[in-house]
Amino acid sequence: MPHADDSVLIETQHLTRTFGQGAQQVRAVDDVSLRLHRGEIASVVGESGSGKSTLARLMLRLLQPSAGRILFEGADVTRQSRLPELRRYWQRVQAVFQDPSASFNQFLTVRRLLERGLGLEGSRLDSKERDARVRWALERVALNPGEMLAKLSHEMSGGERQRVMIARALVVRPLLLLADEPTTMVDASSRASILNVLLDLRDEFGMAILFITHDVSLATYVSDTLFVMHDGRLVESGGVERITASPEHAYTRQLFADAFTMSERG
Ligand SMILES: Nc1ncnc2c1ncn2[C@@H]1O[C@H](COP(=O)(O)OP(=O)(O)OP(=O)(O)O)[C@@H](O)[C@H]1O
Repeated sequence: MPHADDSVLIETQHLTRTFGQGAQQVRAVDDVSLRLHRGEIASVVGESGSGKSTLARLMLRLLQPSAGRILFEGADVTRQSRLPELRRYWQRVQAVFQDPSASFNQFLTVRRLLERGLGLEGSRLDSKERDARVRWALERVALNPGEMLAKLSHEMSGGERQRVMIARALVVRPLLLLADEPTTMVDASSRASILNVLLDLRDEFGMAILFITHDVSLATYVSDTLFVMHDGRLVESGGVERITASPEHAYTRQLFADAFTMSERG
């Protein structure tokens, strides 16, 4: 079964984003139409510069498209630009990025950081409910709240910071998590456990996850669905089994062949 639920959560229609003018113009994302369903785990794969991060930033509404639309739960969110609307969107769509230290406020304890992450919702919860939600999120990423709540950024390891940033994204119980290379900064065993934590969350509350990665083996291991990008275009999409068994596009075949050769070399 390609996804847990048939309803479409987010859809992009002919999404396009250019940078620059004239001969210098780059079509970072070029006419990309894709669908992600509730509880579905998908990966956008492609080499460096293929437009993956730009697509993620568009879907996160951090960047305005040059053309095309984004529908979330059937509603057009493309032109939403007022902060209250965007905040409501970010209650449902959260992200974790590559480098956790870049998004870490060094003066905030883990408790304050996660309480801030609660945003709008936090103001509706009393302090006991806020505390319970913060502890819940830390436990989800296998951190001990008792040990972590009072810590500052410099008192944690890289792997702990990464997990705290994931907890911060989870604290609002998003419907969609965009994860841009979330495990590049951590060692192999932390990496496997972070991935397993994320996969459990789909089972637990039906969160959909979109991984953004150039790591084809990671993408095939965790995903139901693959979106293959090349030069800003979505060249192939479909179920992992189908794509790994019979990739249709020459670029996809090349991507898999390269990944396979690299893993054989070890
Ligand atoms: N703000 C910007 N201004 C100008 N060009 C940009 C900007 N952001 C991205 N680009 C260009 O758009 C193209 C796609 O970049 P993008 O970062 O989306 O690729 P990517 O697949 O995420 O790469 P990586 O895996 O290296 O992060 C590249 O040619 C890049 O140089």
